Amino acid sequence: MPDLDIRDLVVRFTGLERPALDIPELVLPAGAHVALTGPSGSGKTTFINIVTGLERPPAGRVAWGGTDIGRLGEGARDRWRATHVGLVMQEFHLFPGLSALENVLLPQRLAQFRLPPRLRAEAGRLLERVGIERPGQKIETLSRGQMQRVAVARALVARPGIIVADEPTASLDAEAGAAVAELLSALAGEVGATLLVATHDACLIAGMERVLHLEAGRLVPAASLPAASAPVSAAPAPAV
Ligand SMILES: Nc1ncnc2c1ncn2[C@@H]1O[C@H](COP(=O)(O)OP(=O)(O)OP(=O)(O)O)[C@@H](O)[C@H]1O
Repeated sequence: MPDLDIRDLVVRFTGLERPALDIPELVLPAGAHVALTGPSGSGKTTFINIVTGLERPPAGRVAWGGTDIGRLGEGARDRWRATHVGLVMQEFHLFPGLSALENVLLPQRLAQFRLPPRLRAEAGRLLERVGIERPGQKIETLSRGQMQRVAVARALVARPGIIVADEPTASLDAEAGAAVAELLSALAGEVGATLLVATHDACLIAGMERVLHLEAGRLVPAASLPAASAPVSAAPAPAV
């Protein structure tokens, strides 16, 4: 599993006076479970887009396990992401008309000429694991909590070493949110994947080993975190 090494990352957008992200140095060890917190507009989505290779870092180095993803061309970055990253977004991006099982397998079907039988077996196992009892059920007939759990299964089916979730519990009630939070941690732990979750959800934050807190694009120590959650190593120590 790859670790994450960021140096001198600066992201600017036209019309924005200060950088949307300014991270001189950050190291996340492989297998870490990390919450990404911060107020609206602090740069969480930008951070996720950069570390997953959805956007190219304009300056600095963003390397997973020695692969500087900023140096990959767009096609290579897409292939890298398909192999290494499982994404769970707030909007589930599931396809109506297809079953839960078909939704879990769809990205793999699109990426591979012939679907290996082990992937179908793994999709079935994961759906069972996330508590979806009828894998053949049409996706649009599932509850929101069930849909989010299908999205979790889809993100994990290819066994990525990096799992990234953007507000995965935001549109769920407390019970469904807690179930998704537990599943993400447990499933990432089972395969030793690095888990990075952008969230405002205190329950989800409490379950993470570390917290990265962004304020106006910079990493700062979070003020009121549970004692077990220390900000992750970011050197030099950023000013509060
Ligand atoms: N494509 C863009 N062009 C211009 N400004 C942008 C662009 N994308 C993001 N920004 C700005 O960059 C800053 C960081 O945005 P970002 O979406 O990363 O914040 P966030 O922490 O994810 O916010 P939220 O919690 O509201 O989703 C904001 O000021 C935003 O307006």
